[in-house]
Amino acid sequence: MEVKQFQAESKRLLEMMINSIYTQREIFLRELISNASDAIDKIYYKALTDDNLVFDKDNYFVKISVDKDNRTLIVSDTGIGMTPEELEANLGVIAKSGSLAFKKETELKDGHDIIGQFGVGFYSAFMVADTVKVISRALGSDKAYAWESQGADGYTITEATKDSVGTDIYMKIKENTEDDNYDEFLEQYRLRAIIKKYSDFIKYPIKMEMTSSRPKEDAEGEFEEYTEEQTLNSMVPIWRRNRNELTDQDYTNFYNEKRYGFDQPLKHIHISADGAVVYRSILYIPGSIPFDFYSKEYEKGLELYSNGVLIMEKSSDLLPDYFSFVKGMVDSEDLSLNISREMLQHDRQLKLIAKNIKNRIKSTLQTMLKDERDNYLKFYESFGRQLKFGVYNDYGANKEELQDLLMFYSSKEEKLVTLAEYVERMPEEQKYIYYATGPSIERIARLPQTELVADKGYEILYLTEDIDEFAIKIIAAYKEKEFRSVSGGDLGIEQETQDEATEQANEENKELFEQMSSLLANKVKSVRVSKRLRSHPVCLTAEGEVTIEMEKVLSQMPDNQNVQAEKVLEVNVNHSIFQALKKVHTEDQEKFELYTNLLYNQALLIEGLPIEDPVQFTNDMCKVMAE
Ligand SMILES: Nc1ncnc2c1ncn2[C@@H]1O[C@H](COP(=O)(O)OP(=O)(O)OP(=O)(O)O)[C@@H](O)[C@H]1O
Repeated sequence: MEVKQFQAESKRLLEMMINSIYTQREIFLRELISNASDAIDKIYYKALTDDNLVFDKDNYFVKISVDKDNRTLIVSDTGIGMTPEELEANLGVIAKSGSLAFKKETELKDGHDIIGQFGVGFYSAFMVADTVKVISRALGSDKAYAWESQGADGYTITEATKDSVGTDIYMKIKENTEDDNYDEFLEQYRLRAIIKKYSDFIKYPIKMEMTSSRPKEDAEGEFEEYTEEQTLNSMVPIWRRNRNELTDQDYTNFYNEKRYGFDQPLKHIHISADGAVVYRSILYIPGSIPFDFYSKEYEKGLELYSNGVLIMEKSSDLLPDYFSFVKGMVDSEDLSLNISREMLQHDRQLKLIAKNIKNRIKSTLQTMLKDERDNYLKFYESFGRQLKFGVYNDYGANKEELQDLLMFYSSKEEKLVTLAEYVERMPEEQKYIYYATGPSIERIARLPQTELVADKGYEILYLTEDIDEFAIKIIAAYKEKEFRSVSGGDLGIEQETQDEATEQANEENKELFEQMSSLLANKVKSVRVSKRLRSHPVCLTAEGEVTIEMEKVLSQMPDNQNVQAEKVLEVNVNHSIFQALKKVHTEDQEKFELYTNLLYNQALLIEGLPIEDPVQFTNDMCKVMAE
């Protein structure tokens, strides 16, 4: 018998195939099942134009069989089969796709489902098998032929026997090696899992004999093994079904089955797009935070299917980082796959799909915010932080996109409000959107710095998360209203008389403040009269870009660069303590120093900043108490 050689290029290609195209061996089964499905499709398409052919769906299926003793895995189909010429042309020439040719010949227009296009998938069988034997009988022929090969050395084609039309592929599974376990491809449960993973939505049944055990009927406590043929795939994917046929429960079941999450999703979005790019997608907003969501380990992405066949488990290009919490899948016929189907050529279609998806997620969130506030609040509690990161990242490139989805706690409403709601309520004369930062709502509410703005009756946004102020700073202004920290410089609400009084007090006490400043040199940039304090004696504010809250956040970062806010100690000259300070300033220098340090440390404490020398601080307190 003549052993035919693969064409020279094919030989090298085959080696490449076996060793480097695919990263995961298990996909060989996906490729063979896709070929089987294509072969059945071809009969179906032929039947459309050939009156002598009747396509009865019940007669068409794929069957997986295992012969463990002979280490053989068999993939059979009742498809169109191959003539010896086709065996030669399709399996003897790598990168020749009979399926692609079929599509062209029959001039199938959009909507066809044939998967094969590159003419390489079949050879992935050599990743797991030493020998591959294909026995095929073509439609309309009563003869069968066998194509057999052990890889790069070539192949033979001989006559064979086969009772019915179709193709059986026998794979002699490789022996295990120290590093590689091939036995798994002879285990029924492992095979079932691979089929479920990649080929669940192949539209013809994929059958396999499954062995299970059950209690014996006549002998209590004893079990017996039994075998039955099962169909392993779900066939019709939920995303191809009509939205109005599906219940919330159907969507939740799919979410749980696909292991997108084990919780109850908060919202689902079902898209059937037939515009510039045709795709279907089901997206979910999870009901709770995945345990690793805010960690480096979390991988965003959507499952990507091409014609119902899984191509990628996590296609990260389909989701922007700020919507990384979204789970789900996309199926499209329009993707330009690369040869391994593991990657896509980064093409226009994918970008278009990603853009559409992003817009749909955004509009869904906006609608939720408008019509289902409680649901939105639940979402925001879990993933609001991610949106804020989204605003901040990439130098604010996405702030316009996201700012209307943000919420912050309002001092007046005592609940989360949007920026639009805040601005809507602003009295006409209010210049800025005010905010205050701190570790908790309660702590912020008691901050001395909020006094003036609160007295004025203005609403203050309380920022409690480390990312908040960074996000606000990058937004800078909302509907032309700038943001202003209550601890920042100009609050825009000083009245003229007050300004004059402050100037005067600064002037009168110039020497006192200068002395305080030099006592606190390296700690604060200056000491001055406060315009914002009402009942508290002192507070710290910051000048320049870095606020005190930002200094705190940055100091927690792993690459702490010791960024410092330019702090100002503000003193309330209307507070009784200031009179005491004035008195010691003229009478007792030692006490003046003591009071200055105490006041500075108090201001630090209120801000939640650490005191440099707590022992000294308590000693100073004792000194004052013991008087
Ligand atoms: N089970 C089968 N029944 C009938 N023809 C088959 C079968 N398996 C493979 N073929 C033929 O062999 C050709 C080559 O198959 P192969 O899997 O290498 O490539 P493909 O399916 O065309 O493309 P891709 O690399 O995209 O999967 C197919 O195009 C098809 O014509």
